[in-house]
Amino acid sequence: MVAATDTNTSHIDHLMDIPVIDLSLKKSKVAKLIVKACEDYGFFKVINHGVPHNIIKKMEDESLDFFHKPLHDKIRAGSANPFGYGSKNIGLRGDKGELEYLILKTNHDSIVNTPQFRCAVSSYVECVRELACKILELIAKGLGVPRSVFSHLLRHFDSDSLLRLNHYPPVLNQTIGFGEHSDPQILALLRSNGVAGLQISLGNGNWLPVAPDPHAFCVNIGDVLQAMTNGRFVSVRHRAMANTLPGQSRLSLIFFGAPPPEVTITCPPQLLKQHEPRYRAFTWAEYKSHTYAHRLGETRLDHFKIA
Ligand SMILES: C=C1C[C@]23C[C@@]1(O)CC[C@H]2[C@@]12CC[C@H](O)[C@@](C)(C(=O)O1)[C@H]2[C@@H]3C(=O)O
Ligand SMILES: O=C(O)CCC(=O)C(=O)O
Ligand SMILES: [Fe+2]
Repeated sequence: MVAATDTNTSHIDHLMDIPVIDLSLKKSKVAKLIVKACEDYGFFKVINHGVPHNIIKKMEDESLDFFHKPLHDKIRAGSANPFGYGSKNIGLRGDKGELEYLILKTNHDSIVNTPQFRCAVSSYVECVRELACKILELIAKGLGVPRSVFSHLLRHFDSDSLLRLNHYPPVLNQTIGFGEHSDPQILALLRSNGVAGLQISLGNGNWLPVAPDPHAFCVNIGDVLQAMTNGRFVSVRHRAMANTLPGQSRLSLIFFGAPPPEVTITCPPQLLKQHEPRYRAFTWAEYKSHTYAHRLGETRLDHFKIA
């Protein structure tokens, strides 16, 4: 397992890339493959995911148009605390990166200013939310828990899911573009253009580069799903290297599936059986305020561990 603190990862050091799962295969087979990938890697790619190419293309084109605007237009989206435009500063605790980004709410009118961009965002969000729910329902099937135990949190009208657009313009020196961290939410679905950058921590100081694949979504487990599976799945630390390809930008679009603020996060009883719970119950609002009070690289879930 690729745990944040797990050093026994030698069995995947030789791995060339994360598992690729074909969602068009038989449901029961896919459910097993996804659960295995979540247990062993915490990261996997999905292909034949059903998100229409034109919706992805429109979203990508509108995102690049946004980032290519003059700064005075981009800052009209507001500064990223937590929704809006940011450049080189990540969060509010002094973290720096070699990127600019836009963080958007998904269940309210987004702050983007043109009708075309707004339309691209809402179609894209609708499709990736549905894909995230489908994956969560396959996970539930593979784990033998009620089908909507995870997905209902994303379908809820008050779900706190986010869409993040990261733009990495070319820089001269090889450096870190977005520092090491785990994602706090339930599940993240990342799609990037053909430029490399994403890397997964193997927990022993080594990093596994994820090959960019514009036809796939890269899926990773967030801290909340680690807590809801009582640590059976691990929210793996990852980072993005800065982009050094001259004349090319790296664009990543990430949907973070999150619960509504007031929902209490606990592990379904079927997953506890004879095991003691490893995390105390918490609301997403509580977890989120703990997250935003800390720096990017901190291991936030440890604070909720039962001693
Ligand atoms: C430094 C920070 C940025 C972040 C909020 C935080 O205080 C710690 C977690 C960071 C993170 C990582 C995953 C997502 O990109 C993100 C939107 C999130 O939910 O948690 C970012 C936050 C951010 O950039 O605002
Ligand atoms: O841009 C990327 O490839 C990864 C960024 C990331 O992990 C994040 O925004 O949480
Ligand atoms: Fe991330």
